[in-house]
Amino acid sequence: MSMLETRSTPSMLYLDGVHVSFDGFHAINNLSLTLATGEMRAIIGPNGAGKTTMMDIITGKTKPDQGEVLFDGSVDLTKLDETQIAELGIGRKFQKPTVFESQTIEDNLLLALNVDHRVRGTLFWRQSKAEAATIERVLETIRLTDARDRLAGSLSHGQKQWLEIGMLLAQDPKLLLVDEPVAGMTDVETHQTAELLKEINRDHKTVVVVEHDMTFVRELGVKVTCLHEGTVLAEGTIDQVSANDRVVEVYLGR
Ligand SMILES: Nc1ncnc2c1ncn2[C@@H]1O[C@H](COP(=O)(O)OP(=O)(O)OP(=O)(O)O)[C@@H](O)[C@H]1O
Repeated sequence: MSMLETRSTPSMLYLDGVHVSFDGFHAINNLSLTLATGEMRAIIGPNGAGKTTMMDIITGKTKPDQGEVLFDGSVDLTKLDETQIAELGIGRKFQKPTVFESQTIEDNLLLALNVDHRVRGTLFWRQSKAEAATIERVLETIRLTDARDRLAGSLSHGQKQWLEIGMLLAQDPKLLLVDEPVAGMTDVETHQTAELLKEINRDHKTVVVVEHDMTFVRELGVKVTCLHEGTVLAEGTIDQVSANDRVVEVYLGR
């Protein structure tokens, strides 16, 4: 593609022919994947399939050797660093929750909104109406309104995961990448997390969820992509993907 041409697609995320090797090992091998704006997609696949590396490529942590990675129609993510990509509106939640345990839930959300800690609590600081409204909305979404004054360290594992999702929501991202959100959760928390993500998706966010828990993936009720050896092995509904002989062989039948 010449410098003068600009690619434009109607999708929120567009990966085409992406390759990444680590010392000659092809972790991502001709990966192509498209997510429509407002879509939620579940990504499954065996250990080492390239799921984390794919997220690293989208967030700019890893640069592909080859291929196109476009965001929001036309932004070439391969040309940007991690901070620039985050500022574009791509939020990532890692598997382990990293909330500020000695701060309250509300303060964790304020920190995510980038309200300066030194100014907050002084006479000069007044929470703006917009900030207050965002905090209320996020607290409600993550089901922690009644717990707003509790220290984050006192929350259950599941609630900490929701708080961290809330911290991303406070920044109003366009695309949310969520890595194994229900690992270590109780069945009830797992169910509530599916509901939570569906609600976030209904609120016009595009969401990518990497998860091994098939009950949870089924509950999300969205299109599923199975990765294997750095490429797409199968794509479709959970029933279609689960009935795929290759998916059973390399992943589900283990
Ligand atoms: N920085 C790196 N250096 C060398 N090899 C790497 C690096 N990062 C990932 N790999 C390798 O690339 C392959 C894909 O790894 P990746 O972590 O993306 O898989 P995954 O699908 O996320 O697996 P899991 O479900 O276990 O998290 C693996 O074989 C891994 O060992």
